[in-house]
Amino acid sequence: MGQQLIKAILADAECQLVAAVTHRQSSSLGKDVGSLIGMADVGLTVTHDLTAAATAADVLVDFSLPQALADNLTVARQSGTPIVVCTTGLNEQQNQDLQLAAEQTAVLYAANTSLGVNLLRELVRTASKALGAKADIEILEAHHTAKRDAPSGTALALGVAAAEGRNQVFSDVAEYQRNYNDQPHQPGSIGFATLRAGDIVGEHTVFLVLGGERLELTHRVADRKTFAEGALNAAIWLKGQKAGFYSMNHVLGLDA
Ligand SMILES: NC(=O)C1=CN([C@@H]2O[C@H](COP(=O)(O)OP(=O)(O)OC[C@H]3O[C@@H](n4cnc5c(N)ncnc54)[C@H](OP(=O)(O)O)[C@@H]3O)[C@@H](O)[C@H]2O)C=CC1
Ligand SMILES: O=C(O)C1=N[C@H](C(=O)O)C[C@H](O)C1
Repeated sequence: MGQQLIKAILADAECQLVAAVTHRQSSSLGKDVGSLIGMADVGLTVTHDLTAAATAADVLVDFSLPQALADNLTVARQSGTPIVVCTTGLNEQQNQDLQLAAEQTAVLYAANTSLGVNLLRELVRTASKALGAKADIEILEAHHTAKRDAPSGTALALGVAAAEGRNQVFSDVAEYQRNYNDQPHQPGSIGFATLRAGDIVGEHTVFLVLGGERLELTHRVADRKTFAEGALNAAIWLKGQKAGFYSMNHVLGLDA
């Protein structure tokens, strides 16, 4: 995604790429960012100096690993630079860290920056509310084999929307394992299933199943540039915002 984001920024007349940051052991360190995306040199090399990047930038965008989040947020807080966090697979502590950082700077968290998924979340909330306890809800997600976290951050966000729709506490009803052999389906649970295969970019289906009929709400992404362009829109929106916690709903003008 770092490469996709570089491409999106270089192609956007409104934005300027002022730094590209990675970890200290990265093979990309010292390389010109142009070379990372198969272009001519653009005169900007990859660094691990996050503080310098935060000082130079109006907005930081994080597509990395959960273990990088704490440092990224610390630097964003210290510099007051707004940060768009797109990394998934966050644990409870890391989710709390986002909220804490939002007390000092503008933090936008998006498990999925595409327009469609953020609309889908609203549709799922509406459908879940309308169908209530009558529907069994299951969420299926499919991604490429390099993905490290499961279920995807998007699947979890869709699960939260489904739970909210029928006034449930998500953690009480989420079911991640379906490998038991002596247990009936728990009514009201929200189940997750994961596929990892080839180069699937990102697909999510929410099944709302009633006796005799079912509703399937599906979103598919065909190109990862969709995520990069969404993240860039979020960064443009977040620039200059006051400290606080934001989501793609703010960017897209959906119900926040
Ligand atoms: N919100 C959204 O719309 C989307 C979110 N994602 C999420 O974004 C994250 C990244 O995805 P993806 O690019 O596919 O994953 P990759 O595993 O391909 O890339 C992770 C990158 O993070 C870099 N990295 C590792 N440690 C650090 C660090 N401390 N500081 C900065 N960079 C670091 C690595 O750099 P190096 O290559 O130099 O080793 C690597 O390139 C995942 O959590 C994924 O789920 C993905 C797509 C869309
Ligand atoms: O790792 C990915 O590729 C993606 N991750 C995000 C997630 O976990 O939901 C978003 C998108 O589906 C692609």
